[in-house]
Amino acid sequence: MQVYRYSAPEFDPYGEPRPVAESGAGAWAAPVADGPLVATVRLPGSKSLTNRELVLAALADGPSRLTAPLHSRDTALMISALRSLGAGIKEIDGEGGFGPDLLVTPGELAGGVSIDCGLAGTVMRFLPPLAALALGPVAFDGDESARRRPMRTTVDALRALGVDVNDDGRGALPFSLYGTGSVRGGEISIDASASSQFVSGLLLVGARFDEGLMLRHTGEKLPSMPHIEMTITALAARGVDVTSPEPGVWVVPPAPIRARDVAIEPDLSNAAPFLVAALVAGGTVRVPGWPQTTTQVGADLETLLPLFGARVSRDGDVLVVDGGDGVRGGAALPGVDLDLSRGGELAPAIVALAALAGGPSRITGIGHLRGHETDRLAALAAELNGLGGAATELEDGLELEPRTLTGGPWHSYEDHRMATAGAIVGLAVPGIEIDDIGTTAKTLPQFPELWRRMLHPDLPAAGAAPLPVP
Ligand SMILES: O=C(O)C1=C[C@@H](OP(=O)(O)O)[C@@H](O)[C@H](O)C1
Ligand SMILES: C=C(OP(=O)(O)O)C(=O)O
Repeated sequence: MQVYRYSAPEFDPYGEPRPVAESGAGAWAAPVADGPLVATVRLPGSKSLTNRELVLAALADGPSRLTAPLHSRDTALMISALRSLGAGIKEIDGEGGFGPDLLVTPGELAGGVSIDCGLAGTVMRFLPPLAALALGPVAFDGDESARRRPMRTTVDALRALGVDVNDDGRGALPFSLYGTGSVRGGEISIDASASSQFVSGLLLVGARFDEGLMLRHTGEKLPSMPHIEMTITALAARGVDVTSPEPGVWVVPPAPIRARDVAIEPDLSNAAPFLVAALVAGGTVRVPGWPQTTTQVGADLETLLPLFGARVSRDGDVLVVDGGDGVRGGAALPGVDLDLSRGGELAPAIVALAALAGGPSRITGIGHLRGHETDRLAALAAELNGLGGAATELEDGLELEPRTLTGGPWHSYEDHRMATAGAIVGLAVPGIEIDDIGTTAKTLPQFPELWRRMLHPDLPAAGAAPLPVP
């Protein structure tokens, strides 16, 4: 077991956005929509729900079955990390065509392991507090781009909880901690303005601290509130009642986390590019399995897409988005003025759509996207402007002026949602070449095939996408 000691280069927490590869050989030619869509797109499970339930199941008081979980790079990384820490995770028969169910059997947590976080925010922010409950050292690292994602809040929180953390002071991966098998817990303050995942990671594990946890957020803003609600709801379903005596303060009582079988909802944020496609290509896109009620922020698409002129309805458990003529059919979509702080992960798809609208748009509340898989504000502006667009970065968002875009390379920056944003633009703009469509495997390995089938429902399926290997 190697405990990291290193000297780090000069650190810029967000760094320059870095395209992965030059377009050309190996690039994916984004298909253009050649008519209005009549598509039904069934989507695999939610990343956020799957990775929360994996963590909670590994900490629970008995085995839990996860039905219809997501199988993607982010969940594969979570599974191998939890296994290495001592949880038993078995694949068992599943229905639905997106891979097996998972049977999670908690085990004694033991250190002496290195955890690969890949580029998964949920792995790098949820597992360090859990690893502090293990006995022995646990090292964390990830992709090169992961080393640019903000982690200082996790490191500081662990130290405030009395955990011994060894890092190089950059507030980023890699770092290691030394678990003593228990954490006393109690009251701590953190600044979670860079990511809600700092809050979720501590809440998920707090019930297993000896004294529970009282967590206070001290920063001025807190993005992605629905994801924190998702954490609290998942805990409540397992018998842990988190209270919030005032905004930005949460109290987690020390309590057993109950074993529970849980069905994972489809990923509603991954529905975004497909639903947006109805407004670009025109026609109708239907997503079955849309939950009646949910904590997923993707549910906001029901109110966001009508701002661009879509008609959204429900047909039983199917969400139906009718995009009318769409951009390809000559519709001039209205621009929007939106605060997307609740749902930053929807922003790349919404920005791609706004870039095709007939009026100017302003999308704000998303400064924290600079610490996502890449600096998404810089990356979106660079890629759109490279095609002749007029996108201007704001401190916490983007401004877009309507322009006619022309085809060309689109870089994905190792970011699944940058890749899918490029596919959206490519529906209306011939000649978009995406350098690394494979990066969609982070949360949706089936993306290229589902996109193709959305456009050509009559063509035979190309075969199941292979399950990801981290
Ligand atoms: O807890 C979660 O599952 C997530 C929280 C959000 O993170 P941020 O608050 O960092 O945006 C979201 O963007 C991310 O995709 C998933
Ligand atoms: C920000 C995202 O991912 P992560 O969970 O890695 O933070 C995302 O999926 O948009």
